[in-house]
Amino acid sequence: MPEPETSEAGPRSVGAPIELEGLTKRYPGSRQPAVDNVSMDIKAGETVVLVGPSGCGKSTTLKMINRLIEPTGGRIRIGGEDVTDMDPVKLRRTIGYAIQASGLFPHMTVAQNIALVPKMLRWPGARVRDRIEEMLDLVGLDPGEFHDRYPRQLSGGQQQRVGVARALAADPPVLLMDEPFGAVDPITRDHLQDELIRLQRDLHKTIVFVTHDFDEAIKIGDRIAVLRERSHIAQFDTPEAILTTPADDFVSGFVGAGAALKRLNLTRVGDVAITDYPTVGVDDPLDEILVRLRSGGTDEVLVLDQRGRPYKWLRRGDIMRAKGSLARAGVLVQDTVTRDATLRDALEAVLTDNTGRVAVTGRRGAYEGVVDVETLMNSVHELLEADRLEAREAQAGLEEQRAAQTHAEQEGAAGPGGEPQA
Ligand SMILES: Nc1ncnc2c1ncn2[C@@H]1O[C@H](COP(=O)(O)OP(=O)(O)OP(=O)(O)O)[C@@H](O)[C@H]1O
Repeated sequence: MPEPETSEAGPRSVGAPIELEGLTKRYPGSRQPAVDNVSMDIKAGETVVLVGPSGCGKSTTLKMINRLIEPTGGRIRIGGEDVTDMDPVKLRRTIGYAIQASGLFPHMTVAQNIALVPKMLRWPGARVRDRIEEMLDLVGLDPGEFHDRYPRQLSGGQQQRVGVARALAADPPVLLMDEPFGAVDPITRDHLQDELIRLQRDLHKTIVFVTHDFDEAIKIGDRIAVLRERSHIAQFDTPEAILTTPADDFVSGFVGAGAALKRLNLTRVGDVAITDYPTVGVDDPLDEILVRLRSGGTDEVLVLDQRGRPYKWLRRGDIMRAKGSLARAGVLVQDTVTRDATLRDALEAVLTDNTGRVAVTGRRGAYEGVVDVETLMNSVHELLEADRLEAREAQAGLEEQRAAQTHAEQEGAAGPGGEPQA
């Protein structure tokens, strides 16, 4: 298994393949195994999501990979090396692990939590200090602000970010995530998912992610393993394949209704047209803002705060109504999306903000452009049209098959000597 880097300027460790072979867990006193003979090949650098109903064995399967739960049968190989009998404590230092409600130590600061595994691996002090800054920056938290805070002084979403920073701190090739975003509100969850997708594009770790939320699985997974009871694999494929050709009724049931709309989860904001929109700064003089409003070709501008983040939508009439006070004028921006957000997130944000568009942000929430509702609706139409076409083709194929069968039956019925056959 690739070791986490130990040299001062060594290359970043990228993902390692994981092979599960006949992995089984039988809890003491249980008649049935919780996980029964699971075999799975996970490629280096891919994100595999384990999804399935409650109690089907997702967490047990995941925790056997870092041996938080000892398998009762089968083998685990990481990076080609059999780790089934390796010292589990050593093993866990090479595997990142993030869980629901972040799992941070409450009596340690953010920095101490992140430094935990690098210190156990005896990284030099200066390197640990640099790494803390780097990790906080990576997960979008300002090091100056968050370094010395305690977990209780953070919001749920910020705690989750620190949880991910801690899991990645020792640069492990493999990251296991057990419902990491289960305990935060839906908008924060969307943003954390986007962050993970962005991180993974840079880091190429091998990620195994457990969730019972199929929409989350579609959004995050390169491949999804839909599990039924005792972790039996019902289907292990790309999100597209699972949505368009579910293997059986169990998988269709899990995909649920509205498969076409769920495909909105597969298209990213970055894949559609992001356009410029007139902006002003919150500290700009009022007369300049008025000039901008008149010359912008639109009667609305987006006000950015001091850090360049979307703050308010402002119409010309708003300033008049607020008697020239910028502080009172306009409508606060409720929701924004990043380029990694899905079209579904974007549609939700448009509906929340009710302005007909949503602001797109980059690192640390800075404004990058907008996506408008027409662009989103065109994409929805295209997706639905593609689905209809696919359904028509499948129907035509089916009819052709039936016609050929009927024809063959008629030919056969005539029999070789013209006699009807039994
Ligand atoms: N320590 C344990 N002792 C005995 N049985 C257990 C233990 N942990 C889990 N189980 C059982 O093993 C099965 C699988 O549990 P597991 O937590 O892996 O499921 P899961 O798919 O992750 O569920 P959920 O989505 O509800 O978290 C369940 O039937 C559960 O009751």
